[in-house]
Amino acid sequence: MLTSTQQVAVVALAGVFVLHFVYKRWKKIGIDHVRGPEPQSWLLGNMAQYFQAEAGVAEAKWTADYGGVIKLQGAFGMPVLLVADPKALQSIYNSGYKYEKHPIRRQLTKVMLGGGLTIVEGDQHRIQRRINTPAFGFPETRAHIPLFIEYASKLCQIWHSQVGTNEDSVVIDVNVTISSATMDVIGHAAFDYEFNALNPDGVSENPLKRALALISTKSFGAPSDKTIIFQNLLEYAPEWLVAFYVDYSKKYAFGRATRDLGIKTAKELVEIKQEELRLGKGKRDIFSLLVKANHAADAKSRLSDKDLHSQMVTIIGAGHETTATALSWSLYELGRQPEIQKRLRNEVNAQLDTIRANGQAIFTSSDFEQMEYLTAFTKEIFRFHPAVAWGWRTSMHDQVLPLSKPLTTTTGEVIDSLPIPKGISILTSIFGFNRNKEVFGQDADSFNPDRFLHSKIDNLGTPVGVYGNLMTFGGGTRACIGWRFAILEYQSFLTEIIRNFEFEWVPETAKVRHENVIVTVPIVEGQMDKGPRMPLRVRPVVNTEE
Ligand code: HEM
Repeated sequence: MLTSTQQVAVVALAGVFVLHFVYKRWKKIGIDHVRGPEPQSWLLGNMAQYFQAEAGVAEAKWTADYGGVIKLQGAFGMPVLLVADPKALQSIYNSGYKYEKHPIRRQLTKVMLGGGLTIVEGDQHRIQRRINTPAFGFPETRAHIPLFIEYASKLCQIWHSQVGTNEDSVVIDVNVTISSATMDVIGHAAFDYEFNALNPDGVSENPLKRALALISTKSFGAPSDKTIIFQNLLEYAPEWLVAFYVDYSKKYAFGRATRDLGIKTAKELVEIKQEELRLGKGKRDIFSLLVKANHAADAKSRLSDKDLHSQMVTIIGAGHETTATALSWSLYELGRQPEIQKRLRNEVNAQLDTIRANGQAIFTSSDFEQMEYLTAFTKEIFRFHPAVAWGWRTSMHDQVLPLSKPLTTTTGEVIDSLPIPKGISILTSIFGFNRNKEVFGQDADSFNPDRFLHSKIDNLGTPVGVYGNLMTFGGGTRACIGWRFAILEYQSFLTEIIRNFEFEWVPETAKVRHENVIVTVPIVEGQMDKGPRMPLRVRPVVNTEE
């Protein structure tokens, strides 16, 4: 039985659906001549094939069959464009606000984060971005390296104690400890505050950490056919109705509770920080820098307290699970390919010997840059295992998409640009771009860091992203503001971990999937309820000199 809220939503949606259908017919706009896979049914279109599969699997087949721009069908025959073509992506991401985040994606993200930079559009985004930017520059981010290394070292101590003193190995869910450590890092880097998420047992007792660990799988994991149909129906609805749905639907109750806990935590931390700043104790943490930039902005551009709270929840939410996921996939790859593991460890140990001989205690950003194999491995991990697999945009005007490679239409015509109508739904395929054979080579479907050693991939083709010519951090006006933070934190953790431990697959490791939730997290097949996990055999490296 539908609740009264659902009944109101269904009646309103049905009305909007009819009006929308009539309007489309009248305007006669569409992308019917673009080729794409057969829909599973009129009700589901191709959406279950896309969202219920492991991330990247559907588009790997579709891009091979149809090229970089593919017509999919949403529920009820609605056209959806899947875009992996470099020039088309560049045009979408670099065109300011001509393509906005899709209203459904915006509202779903809001369930997790409340508001903040990832949600806003146009002038509001421009203002928020300007105020956030000084906290994420290179010098500011580089200054966090000692903090990253401190927490990487705490994480290693926990694993050492789990393994014991007998140089034995144990099977550890490495993801759970790593994501607690990156949560603690973000507490310090953002607020100079200790979340105490890292726990000697590996499992965090911090309530916000526990909730955040499950939010993606509980709220967005493996959508049922019913959820897909209902969400697609919302495509026909005005955004206020979408907001109403995510604000009241039982499906997102856990997400809303987590967001509320995040906002409560952010409010408390913001109050503490503001008091410290009044007393002149401001530091170099992200919040202090943000408040400084906010004060310097003219009165009408300043962020309200509410905006500041949402922004800090955004930074906590966007800034820790993503990096933890990249680290977990790294240990997965190292466990799968022992020769890569050895090569990376040798380079890290050699660099450590060099810096110690020079009287330096810990790595700096230029030490990371000097390690060629570490740099190549980092790029390959971010290429092959992007923590976000797709974006969702909508065109705000009729547009023309330029194409890197001509496209053959259903009528046999070959086109090198594609006119698209206002209001079309676009899935931007980060996964599809990162596996593009023309950019990354014919072996783009395999994991091979060497590709970044021997060629100039970073400068090849149409540049889209901000790092290594990858789409992993998005691009253009809305590229990830924390990408430098993510890379330096990632390399600080990886170098500390690899010189302390060896990794090996266990049978469960082979069952880990890229789960297609709002971020792409590692899930052991059939164990969605346990949240992101990465089981690996962990053994201390023998003869690590201290
Ligand atoms: C592996 C690490 C990370 C990955 C793969 C990643 C990926 C992304 C992507 C793809 C976007 C663009 C989304 C879109 O265009 O729809 C984005 C935006 C964003 N990211 Fe990250 N991110 C990572 C780490 C971080 C960190 C460490 C922070 C902060 C400390 C952060 C904060 C943000 C924010 C605030 C935005 C919104 C930017 C805007 O709309 O202007 N991210 N991220």
